[in-house]
Amino acid sequence: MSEILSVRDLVKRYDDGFEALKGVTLSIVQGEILALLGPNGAGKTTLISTICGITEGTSGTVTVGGHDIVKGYREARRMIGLVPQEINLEPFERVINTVRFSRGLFGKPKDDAYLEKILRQLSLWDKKDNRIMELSGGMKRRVLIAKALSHEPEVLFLDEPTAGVDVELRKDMWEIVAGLKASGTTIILTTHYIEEAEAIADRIGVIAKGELLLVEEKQALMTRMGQKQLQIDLSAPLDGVPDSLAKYELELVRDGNALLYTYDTRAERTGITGLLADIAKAGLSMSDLQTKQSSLEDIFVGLVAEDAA
Ligand SMILES: Nc1ncnc2c1ncn2[C@@H]1O[C@H](COP(=O)(O)OP(=O)(O)OP(=O)(O)O)[C@@H](O)[C@H]1O
Repeated sequence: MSEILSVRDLVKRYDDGFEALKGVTLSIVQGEILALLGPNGAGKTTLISTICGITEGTSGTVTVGGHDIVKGYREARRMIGLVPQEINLEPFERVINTVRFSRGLFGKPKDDAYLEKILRQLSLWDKKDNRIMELSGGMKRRVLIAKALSHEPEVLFLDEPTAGVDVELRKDMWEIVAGLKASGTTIILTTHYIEEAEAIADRIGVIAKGELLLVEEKQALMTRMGQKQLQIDLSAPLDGVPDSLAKYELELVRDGNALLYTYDTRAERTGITGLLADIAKAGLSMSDLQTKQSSLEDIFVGLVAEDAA
């Protein structure tokens, strides 16, 4: 798969001196869906706005389809569709004119057959002659997507596409995104909803305080979720893990009062039986045992908390 978007060491410092992006590097391949997860103020919108040329980066480079977003702005921007967080539509305009106008802004020749295709894909075709003000909130969000797709972009950015929408509409949006991916569009979306990233993304990026903490295949994260931890509470605290238990890669927690063992639930052997036998052999006495499974949410919260420390 070829790279379609490249972000290198991107720094964004606002006029008041605040550094919203602290050297972000990211590579996106054609046809993938990347979800950017992050708490409020993490820098997600700043990243998208800088890539789309709405705000200017302070340093670093961004290329879209090989075009530098500064030196080759028009070519790069033409390849991008942006669905903003806020609904910014003309209330008296009709749906079809809204998307026609948007296409025209990019200097694309009139192509009503293409516009019909996207309006049908977004279940908006029967509303094409309605005024924006006559549409529901969910339909307006779809018009924003239609607008962003009107000039046939190859990369679509969705900034919190489902913020504040109900569960049903959220699922609809997920289907729309899956449909766009199937038609070959590369999609980058920001979200606060971990289940959203889990449902639709190929890769997940976690951003906090202007830094990209991780970008990983969702499947790999799922594998991490497959990990469980066994906490072995001890009757007496230890200063260190005994050498005889080194192979289990245990972590000493609770001020030396417990050992933490991480294992893969899908592995043929978890190693628990051997571990418990070896703990007894080492002369340690256990007071309790508990297991816990790490979820994507745990991983996310843990990463963000680590970064804040
Ligand atoms: N024009 C601006 N001038 C100064 N600081 C700004 C400006 N725009 C954004 N910021 C700051 O940059 C940081 C990142 O903001 P950004 O909107 O990119 O975050 P976000 O991850 O999209 O957050 P949210 O999830 O709340 O939308 C915030 O601390 C914000 O206050």
